[in-house]
Amino acid sequence: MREPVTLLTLVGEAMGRTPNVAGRFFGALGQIGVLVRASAQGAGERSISAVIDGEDTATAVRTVHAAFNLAAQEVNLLVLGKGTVGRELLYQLAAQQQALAGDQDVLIKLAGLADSRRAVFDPAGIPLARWDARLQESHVPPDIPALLDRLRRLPVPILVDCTAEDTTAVYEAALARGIHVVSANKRPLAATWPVRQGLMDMARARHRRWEYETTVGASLPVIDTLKGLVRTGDTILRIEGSFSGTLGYLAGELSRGVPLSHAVRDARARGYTEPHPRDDLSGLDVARKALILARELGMQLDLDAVAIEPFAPSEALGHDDLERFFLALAEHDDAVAARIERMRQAGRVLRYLAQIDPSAPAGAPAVRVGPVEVEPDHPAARLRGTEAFVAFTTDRHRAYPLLVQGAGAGGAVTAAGVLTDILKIAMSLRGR
Ligand SMILES: NC(=O)C1=CN([C@@H]2O[C@H](COP(=O)(O)OP(=O)(O)OC[C@H]3O[C@@H](n4cnc5c(N)ncnc54)[C@H](OP(=O)(O)O)[C@@H]3O)[C@@H](O)[C@H]2O)C=CC1
Ligand SMILES: N[C@@H](CC=O)C(=O)O
Repeated sequence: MREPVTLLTLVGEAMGRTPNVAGRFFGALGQIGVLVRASAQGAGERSISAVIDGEDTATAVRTVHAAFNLAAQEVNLLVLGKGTVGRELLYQLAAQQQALAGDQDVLIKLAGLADSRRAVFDPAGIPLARWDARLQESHVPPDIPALLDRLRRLPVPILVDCTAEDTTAVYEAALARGIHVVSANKRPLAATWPVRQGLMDMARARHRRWEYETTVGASLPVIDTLKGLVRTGDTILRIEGSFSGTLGYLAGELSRGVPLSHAVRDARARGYTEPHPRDDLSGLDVARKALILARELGMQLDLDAVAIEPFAPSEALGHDDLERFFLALAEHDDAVAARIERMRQAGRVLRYLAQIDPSAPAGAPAVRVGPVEVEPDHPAARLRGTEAFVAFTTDRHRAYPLLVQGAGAGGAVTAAGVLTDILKIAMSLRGR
């Protein structure tokens, strides 16, 4: 036994006549990894006691309070990334924290925050009005395993990935520690099938949640809708759509006569593009989204099985350095403008579409993404600005496809989707 220890006692009337009180008590402690060194039940069936390590006292008390709805459900976040999406999430959390605690009984705390260079962690919660200053003051490099070790000791720990990095190893480490995951980042979901499936299996085996609604269509309910169709036994015949807010925006700007390189700079400044816009213009970002949806159907594909035609000429997309990238892109402004004009004269508009066809014949790609000249009566023709749309043609929605449509990119909508995913987890665990 490690000293000092604490005797944690749950006291209640009619305990002996209420089912599963002990299960909830010990289950809540077990979920956050608190070791019960000894336990006893009071003779009058009015109390249950557990001996726990002294260092676990505060967390254990808060967790048991939440499990019996004696306090708001506390949720602790480690947020990776404070760019367009991460920053906006922190603003929305600051604005909503009190209302969520008061109206929904969910107290969301920012336990940790990291960017590519530094990290800050405070188990009592980083004040949301001061996250920027606290991170600026920190000289601690982002040692993710160490941060996860601290996070897992707190009630309802959630890793929130607002980076665009390959974070598969981070997810593995988080899930192994019993931490839930919320992703805006598509890369772990677009990793090879065995890697992605390994993470899914890990989450399932450990009863942890992995939510990733914003990876396709920002806060649009695309993935929840698809999961609902699949789980209720519908057969998906085809998924088609315009999945990229950036490419939708660019198509609109081009048709207004804005040169490609200017429109891309503008889309980046507005927070629509990936950190490097090449990932949008090459079609890679849309291919990842299409792959994420196809895999929800059980299609065991990898990214290299997606047929990708780029939005902009591939030879313009080579530079890592952003200024050189924009200069190279500008060399194609006139040719792209001429193509758009030809389309306009033919009464068509440019859209970047994705198609998923689960029953594609052998040898034909089941998933393809690329630019399409659409007729004015095509559902994509009426999209405006960053609007995205996804059409599900299914056995039950055969005559009229089920449509999801709205803003498909941008910090505010995406952060709201991330916060919704966090709340889904918090609500599903309340009282457990
Ligand atoms: N923008 C949008 O509309 C949408 C974006 N997404 C996805 O959200 C994710 C974030 O996008 P966005 O906010 O636009 O990107 P940004 O480039 O604006 O932000 C990325 C952030 O990640 C941080 N970062 C990089 N490496 C690490 C690391 N190893 N550990 C911790 N933090 C790290 C960066 O740190 P530093 O500040 O030090 O550079 C930066 O703060 C992407 O995966 C994107 O695909 C999803 C839906 C919509
Ligand atoms: N760059 C992406 C952002 C959302 O995933 C897009 O424009 O759709």
